[in-house]
Amino acid sequence: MTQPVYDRIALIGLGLIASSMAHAIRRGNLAGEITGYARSEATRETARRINLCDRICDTAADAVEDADLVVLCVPVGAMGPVMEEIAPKLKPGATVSDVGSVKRHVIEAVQPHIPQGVHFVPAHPLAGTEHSGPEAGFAELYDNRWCLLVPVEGTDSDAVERLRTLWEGMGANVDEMDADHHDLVLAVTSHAPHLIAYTMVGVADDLRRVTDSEVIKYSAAGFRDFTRIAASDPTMWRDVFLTNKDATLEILGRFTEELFALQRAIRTGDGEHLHDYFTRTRAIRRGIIEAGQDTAAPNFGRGTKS
Ligand SMILES: NC(=O)c1ccc[n+]([C@@H]2O[C@H](COP(=O)([O-])OP(=O)(O)OC[C@H]3O[C@@H](n4cnc5c(N)ncnc54)[C@H](O)[C@@H]3O)[C@@H](O)[C@H]2O)c1
Ligand SMILES: O=C(O)C(=O)C[C@]1(C(=O)O)C=C[C@@H](O)C=C1
Repeated sequence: MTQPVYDRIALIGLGLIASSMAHAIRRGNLAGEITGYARSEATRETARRINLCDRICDTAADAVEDADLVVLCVPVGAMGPVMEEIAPKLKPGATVSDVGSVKRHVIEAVQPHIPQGVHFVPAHPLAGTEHSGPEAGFAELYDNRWCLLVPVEGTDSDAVERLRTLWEGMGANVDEMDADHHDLVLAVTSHAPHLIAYTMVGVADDLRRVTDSEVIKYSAAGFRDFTRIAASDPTMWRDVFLTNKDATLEILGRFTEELFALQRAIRTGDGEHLHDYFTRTRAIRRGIIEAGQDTAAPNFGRGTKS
């Protein structure tokens, strides 16, 4: 049996990401003990019922006491206040990490509350589903997916390496990235696509009133994929857009320009433009598959809806 990476890990916020971590940590025997805390009594009760952690605490302070690693698994907008609340209870030498989808904002909100002698290593697992809550998690979520570590300058390298070992133990491939670069890359690969999916499903919903239920009844695969993405947690995504404003607006600006160009090509019958464009985008998809990076979650439909 391998040695645990940390004696005690505290998970704060018990949704999809934390519950998947709890399952993966247990699968790999990566912690001596897992404690958990969720804001709502109902979530804590569910977590106890399904035996998600070794101990579910009624306060965040109790959960983090004596923890060697504390992982903030709450929506990005709640990271700062939660960190402020737990700061006085942290053990000297402990590491605080998070799983937020936006990194610059989390660093700015959390770092000022990190006590002297406590390490802070922000992280972001690039894996998820449209489901939320403590019952949505599963041990395989991080298998062969990326987890990006975003340490600020001067962070203790042992603390970073230990967190890397944990994520690798949970099945992830780990890389390091600067926070601003992370936020721009994720605006392209995750944040803008989610906004586009939300918009497309919203448009279809407006249309549904015109065409009765045909949009749902005859929805093709492409639209169904959009509806899966657009079923993602509203609080999480509100916070993502409010906290990664500049990068998302930059990418949406470029998106709008391209959309206008395609719109003009359709209006003017410029088939060559359309064909060239679609040929270029098809090559991107093929490149991803050839590079062996088509790690689309094999887990759609798992867990409970939020
Ligand atoms: N879902 C994904 O696809 C995904 C992927 C990677 C990273 N993330 C990030 O992980 C974090 C958690 O996401 P999730 O999908 O597990 O969400 P979730 O909705 O399943 O769980 C969120 C948890 O945070 C708690 N919470 C909400 N607001 C809070 C507040 N103000 N104070 C304290 N607790 C609060 C909720 O009760 C719940 O226990 C978010 O920061 C998100 O950006 C999500
Ligand atoms: O597969 C999904 O449901 C996701 O949207 C997961 C996804 C993504 O965009 O890839 C969503 C947000 C994250 O911060 C990381 C992963």
